[in-house]
Amino acid sequence: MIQIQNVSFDRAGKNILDVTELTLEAKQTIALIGPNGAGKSTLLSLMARLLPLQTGQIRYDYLDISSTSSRVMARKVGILQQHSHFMSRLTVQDLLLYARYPYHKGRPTADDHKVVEQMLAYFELLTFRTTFLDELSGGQRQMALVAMVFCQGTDYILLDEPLNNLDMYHARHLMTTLRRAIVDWNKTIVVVLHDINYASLYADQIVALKQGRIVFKGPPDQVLTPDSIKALYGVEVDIIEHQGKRLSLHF
Ligand SMILES: Nc1ncnc2c1ncn2[C@@H]1O[C@H](COP(=O)(O)OP(=O)(O)OP(=O)(O)O)[C@@H](O)[C@H]1O
Repeated sequence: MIQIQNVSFDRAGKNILDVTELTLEAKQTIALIGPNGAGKSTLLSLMARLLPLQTGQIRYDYLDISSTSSRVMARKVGILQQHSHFMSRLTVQDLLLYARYPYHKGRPTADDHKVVEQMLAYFELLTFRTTFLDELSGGQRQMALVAMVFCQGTDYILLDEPLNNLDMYHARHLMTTLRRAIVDWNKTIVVVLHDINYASLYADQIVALKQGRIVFKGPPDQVLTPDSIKALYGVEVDIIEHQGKRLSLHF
């Protein structure tokens, strides 16, 4: 379970995030949605301790991030940021092995190699194992970066717009794989999504942010309505039901 309490964050003298209370159940996919500039990346960065907390508390199970060592945090929470830069002359398998550093400290064991093999297969990257990152397409690199975060072996995974650059097949494959990971490995995944239909189809819970505040939270079929979407994005939508799922039409 993730518990966020009284987390407020100012930048350049301006308040950009103010979350009084947010509890996220474990072993779920939680989609963080909201318009550009709403504070989604800021919240994720605070949750991964990439930005220092200015107020409040964030806890993963019994761990308070303010008092947890980096060694323990590195095994508890993994994040893929929106703009991740890695040495381009690194092969895909080396990138994945690098993500195991919190375990092997520079001396990979058979277990580390086993996890890398597992993730190469899970994310359909076996054919790219010896390809350098700068020889991959944008979408292939994105999949490799997501696989890298999974290699870290953390219970909690935070992904900021992972569908960037992905074509229809890979976007669907990634979202399906995230859902499988919850069942197969008990992961809890918080994912920033701009496509509200992916959020509706694949998330257990939706958390909507606007101007740094949570405006609604709940299961997609309860919270995604024409009114809530209009209030969030200022866009008129129709909601249609297809095979028991809610889809929004906004063209
Ligand atoms: N380094 C910074 N200095 C000052 N303000 C910043 C900085 N980074 C972000 N902001 C501001 O903080 C607010 C929240 O930004 P954030 O990136 O968290 O939003 P977001 O919801 O992730 O947006 P997007 O969907 O466009 O990625 C925005 O108003 C943004 O302009």
